[in-house]
Amino acid sequence: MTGASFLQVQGASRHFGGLRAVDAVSFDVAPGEIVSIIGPNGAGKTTLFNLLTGQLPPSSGKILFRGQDIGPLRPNERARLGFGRTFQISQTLTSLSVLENGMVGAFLHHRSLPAAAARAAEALELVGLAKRAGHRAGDLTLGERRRLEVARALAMEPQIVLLDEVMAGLNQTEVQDIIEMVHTLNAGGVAFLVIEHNLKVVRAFSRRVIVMNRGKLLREGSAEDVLSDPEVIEAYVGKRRA
Ligand SMILES: Nc1ncnc2c1ncn2[C@@H]1O[C@H](COP(=O)(O)OP(=O)(O)OP(=O)(O)O)[C@@H](O)[C@H]1O
Repeated sequence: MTGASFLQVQGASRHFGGLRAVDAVSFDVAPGEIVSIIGPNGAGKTTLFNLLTGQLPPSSGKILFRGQDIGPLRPNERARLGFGRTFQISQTLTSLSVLENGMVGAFLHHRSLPAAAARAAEALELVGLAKRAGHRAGDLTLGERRRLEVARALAMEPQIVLLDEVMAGLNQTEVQDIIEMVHTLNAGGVAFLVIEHNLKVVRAFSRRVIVMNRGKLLREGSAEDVLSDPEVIEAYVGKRRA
């Protein structure tokens, strides 16, 4: 399989009334790649994720996964194909145990309780939360909760995981831990598409960066080139300072 035939976004657009939240965005992701998406608030990053995972239908454009047009597929069908994601606003089920939260993901492919529990336990092990399996999810620290969200996505046995600002509010040690965790998972073959505001994290994460601004793809290239581009600095850093 060529890189281009893993995930292909072709002219994807989503309009809300007159607002072009995502405006004719095209890019490819190769198998096993980590690609970061940056851009100022309101650039359209989360809306793009919603188009990829099927939470929102596109106004126009196509998304192909392994050559298949996934436009007609609902979110659970896309998850079955291999899309996992975390959300900007935590989706942790706080009254359930850590293991049970993982099982919510595992039920996608496993019907029986023991099989789902076993898959969830594996996912918790991968994110370093195995020791917390029996705890109430509501008792986890913010950093642990973020790991749990990744574990729930992993329990769905994804080929690509979409991380939406997974570092927000974490301290430096927790950020470092999650960077290491993502690299370990990536070495195991999982691709990542990452919305991230922290440019140090972007540099640590990925060779390739996509910059969005006002719904459009402003730049795409190596982290080194993109993050030193004056137009990107103006659009991204300038606005965030403002
Ligand atoms: N359901 C919706 N209805 C109307 N407008 C929406 C909806 N969802 C998003 N928008 C608008 O679309 C634009 C893009 O929003 P989006 O959340 O995708 O940006 P973002 O780049 O993820 O921003 P942030 O970094 O703040 O999360 C914004 O102007 C937002 O207000």
